[in-house]
Amino acid sequence: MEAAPPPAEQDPGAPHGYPGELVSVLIDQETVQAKVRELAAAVAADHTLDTPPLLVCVLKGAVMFTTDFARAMPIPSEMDFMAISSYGSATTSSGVVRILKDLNSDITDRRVVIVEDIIDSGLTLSWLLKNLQSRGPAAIDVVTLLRKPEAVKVPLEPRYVGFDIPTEFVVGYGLDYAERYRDLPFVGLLGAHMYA
Ligand SMILES: O=P(O)(O)OC[C@H]1O[C@H](OP(=O)(O)OP(=O)(O)O)[C@H](O)[C@@H]1O
Ligand SMILES: Nc1nc2[nH]cnc2c(=O)[nH]1
Repeated sequence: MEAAPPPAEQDPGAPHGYPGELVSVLIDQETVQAKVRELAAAVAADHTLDTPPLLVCVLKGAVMFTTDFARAMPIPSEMDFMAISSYGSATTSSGVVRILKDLNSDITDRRVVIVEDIIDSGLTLSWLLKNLQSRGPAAIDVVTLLRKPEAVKVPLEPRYVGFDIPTEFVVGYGLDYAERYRDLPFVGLLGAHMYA
């Protein structure tokens, strides 16, 4: 018999329509938003008004972070989107990165800032950096909200990192499990019973 879900007042998923599915909040909404503002200020400080960065949002996971980040930046930015996938509905990377949607813009001579939600194995970002570098940008920096330092399999030095987190599968604030939970405003941990 399945364990009863926690009482609603202690259940972080319940107010968002996911009762009994999440066990805990790893990074709450306020802490996420404070970090987004801090990262936006740091990136803006490294750019000038006459060279607005092109934010490359890595769909789908980085969508919440990118839109909050752009709005928190005290300088203008432009935005483009690339959809790549290496996880499908699994919790570990397949290592095979597929482009599902390419950029609309030509990034030749542009200052590009890749906006990522998470660096886990690092395989996605490592592939993306090589791919974008070959297009002749003036510079490429990376801002990631989350990083799992103990899970990284390839050497990467993202310039701006929000939080280093343990090697656990997280959901929320853009991050999904089988396309669910992206809409949560915090980063949390799923109950073990939710994994198929
Ligand atoms: O460092 P890695 O181990 O490569 O993992 C990081 C990538 O995994 C997630 O994308 P995913 O492939 O799940 O696609 P999604 O963003 O559309 O959910 C996440 O958004 C990162 O892009
Ligand atoms: N949802 C989710 N997607 C990921 N992609 C790489 N790592 C993770 C993770 O911890 N959670």
